[in-house]
Amino acid sequence: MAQGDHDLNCLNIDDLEKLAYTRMDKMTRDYYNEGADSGSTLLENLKAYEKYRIRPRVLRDVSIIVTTTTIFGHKNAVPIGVAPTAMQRLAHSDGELATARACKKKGIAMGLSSFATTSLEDVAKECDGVVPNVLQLYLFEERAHSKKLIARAKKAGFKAVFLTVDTPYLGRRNAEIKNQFKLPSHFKIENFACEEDDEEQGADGGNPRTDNLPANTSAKRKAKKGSKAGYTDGESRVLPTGPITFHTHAANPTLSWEKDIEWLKQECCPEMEVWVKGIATAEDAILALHHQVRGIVVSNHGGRQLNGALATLDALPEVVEAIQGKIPVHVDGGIRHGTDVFKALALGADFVWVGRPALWGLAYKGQEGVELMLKLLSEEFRLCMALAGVTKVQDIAKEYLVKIDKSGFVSKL
Ligand SMILES: Cc1cc2nc3c(=O)[nH]c(=O)nc-3n(C[C@H](O)[C@H](O)[C@H](O)COP(=O)(O)O)c2cc1C
Ligand SMILES: CC(C)CC(=O)C(=O)O
Repeated sequence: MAQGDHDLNCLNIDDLEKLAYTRMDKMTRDYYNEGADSGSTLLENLKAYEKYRIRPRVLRDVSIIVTTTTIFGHKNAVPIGVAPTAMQRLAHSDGELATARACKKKGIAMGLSSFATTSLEDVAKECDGVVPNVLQLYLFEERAHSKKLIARAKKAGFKAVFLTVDTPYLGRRNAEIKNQFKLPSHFKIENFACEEDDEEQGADGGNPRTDNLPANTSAKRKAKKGSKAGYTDGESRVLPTGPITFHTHAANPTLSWEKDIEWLKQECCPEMEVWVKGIATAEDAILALHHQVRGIVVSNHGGRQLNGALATLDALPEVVEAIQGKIPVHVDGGIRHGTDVFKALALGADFVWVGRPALWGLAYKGQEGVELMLKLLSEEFRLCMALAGVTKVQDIAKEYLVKIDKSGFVSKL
């Protein structure tokens, strides 16, 4: 029920999460919401934001606040994008199309998962060049599929490829295993649907997740006509050449800086920038610079991969220091408030991405729900800037933050 400009049922992202909870079936809800193992990194991503407090400055004429920033040559309404998340039609029948429409309307960049339930061409058509699209790439061991996908993304006008680098294996997500998670057969992983006409359709999901094991994965994969490939421990390895399912193809334990980043840059350039998503250390940030990627996303996959990994906000400072402003540094994970966006930027991020909140928006009301989510975060961010005494995004800096430890001791950054 709306009053003025507000949806009184949903005044912040916590409300949205609760509203979405009742609108998703258990299998979908668990798949979207859970983290790996005990879920401690998922929780830490959220709690890390509570360790910082804002130092507001006053008497600064904050009558005009400019929240815009530039990304891939486009003006973005706020330094927030919608992170790539797989299989959005599970949340709402319009799935990624609804997300694309909301992003276009709100002037927000959108990341599209390789494992979307809408094709990249349809999403690009919907965004119509108004907002930049980013293709999240799971670079498969069998490069032929990825090569085709990259060529299609170039043609469709995607601005960048975010290579996900934190998934050499898929994290262990216990609820997903318990629920025998599977993409219902009326949905398809649309980016690969055309490639599977001559193969047995592998819509999933696939599951059960018995093939998601770090050792001898090849033996567990349902490869039909796999070719052998060398494996470091001397085993021979069968490429997952059967139907494309996320359980068989998303994870790629063979990825490496030398072999794959250079190849990917050649495939993408000059039309699309190559970024890496899933950096969490200064060492890897330096390697990213060395390999001349165009940007990095500090991410732990929303706590869905290595449980026990550092919260992304805690990993951010060392990455920012290593990068020294040479390429953009983005961050995702646990962003639920406008003040979180402010804190991430104050710690040196150029931009943030939100994952689950967009899925909750979709589950709540499709396109309208994603718009609502973006509106809530944008308004909160604008108000935070104003109350902190900052009028331009570029002026958000670490002098606006202090860190507070468990005993309440406050330290300057
Ligand atoms: C249900 C779900 C599916 C996801 N699918 C992908 C994906 O296909 N590719 C990818 O790189 N990251 C994927 N992610 C990770 C997000 O891109 C992002 O890193 C994460 O959601 C950020 O954390 P947040 O949900 O706390 O905002 C997924 C996350 C969720 C919750
Ligand atoms: C296709 C999947 C691997 C999507 C994903 O990244 C996730 O569920 O976290």
